[in-house]
Amino acid sequence: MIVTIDGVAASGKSSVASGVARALGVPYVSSGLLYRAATLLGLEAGLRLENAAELLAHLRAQPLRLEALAEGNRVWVEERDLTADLHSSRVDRGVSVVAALPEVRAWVDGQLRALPEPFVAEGRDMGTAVFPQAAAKFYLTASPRVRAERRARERPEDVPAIEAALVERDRLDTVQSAPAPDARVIDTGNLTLEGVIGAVLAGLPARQG
Ligand SMILES: Nc1ncnc2c1ncn2[C@@H]1O[C@H](COP(=O)(O)OP(=O)(O)O)[C@@H](O)[C@H]1O
Ligand SMILES: Nc1ccn([C@H]2C[C@H](O)[C@@H](COP(=O)(O)OP(=O)(O)O)O2)c(=O)n1
Repeated sequence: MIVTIDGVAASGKSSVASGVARALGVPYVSSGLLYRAATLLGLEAGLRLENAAELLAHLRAQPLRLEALAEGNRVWVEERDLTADLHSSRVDRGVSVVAALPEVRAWVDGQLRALPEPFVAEGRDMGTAVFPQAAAKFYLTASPRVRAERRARERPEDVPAIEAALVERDRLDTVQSAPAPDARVIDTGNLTLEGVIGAVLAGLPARQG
């Protein structure tokens, strides 16, 4: 079984996916971490992020490995764990350029589709482009201010700066971020994290066996 959780930036996708995955006893998969890792490696190598051919050649030369655990995903390049460097404002600023490249999207999608079921997948297009056959689909939203206030607890910048960056990233990510027609949309603005996880679990099809 595949459950998809898509949504706008900082809407709670990874925290909710992790909670749902732990409740179900399955892994969750953060597609955004692969886009972030591709961006970080491109920035570190001094590549122009809009040059798909250069970036893909670089990614093929140093294969990324997504470790999809229910407690939290990690991304490795050989023995180096990139995870702690993936949520910087520098990566935030570059990642939408990388995520707009069709070649990079195909590279990420190929890695995701190779994963063994069951799992909970979170991102922007999990329920539309990547796993249209998913058993249950959810789409998380919240106002830019609420999302910025939450993210301000994890970033050194202030709320207005984070809010402006989130709104800009939503705009750049619009193409791949439409909810699936069969997704349940959850506005997380007035819910706790546990409340959102409970709403997702309540919306799952009854399990057999
Ligand atoms: N419903 C909620 N209520 C309060 N805080 C939340 C809620 N959902 C997520 N958070 C917090 O908001 C922040 C961003 O959530 P995260 O899961 O990283 O979002 P995303 O994966 O969509 O970027 C985290 O600090 C998380 O704990
Ligand atoms: N399936 C996905 C996942 C992420 N992306 C892009 C869009 C986002 O700006 C970046 C980073 O995604 P991520 O989910 O880590 O970002 P947020 O935590 O929501 O801020 O990658 C995408 O285009 N498609």
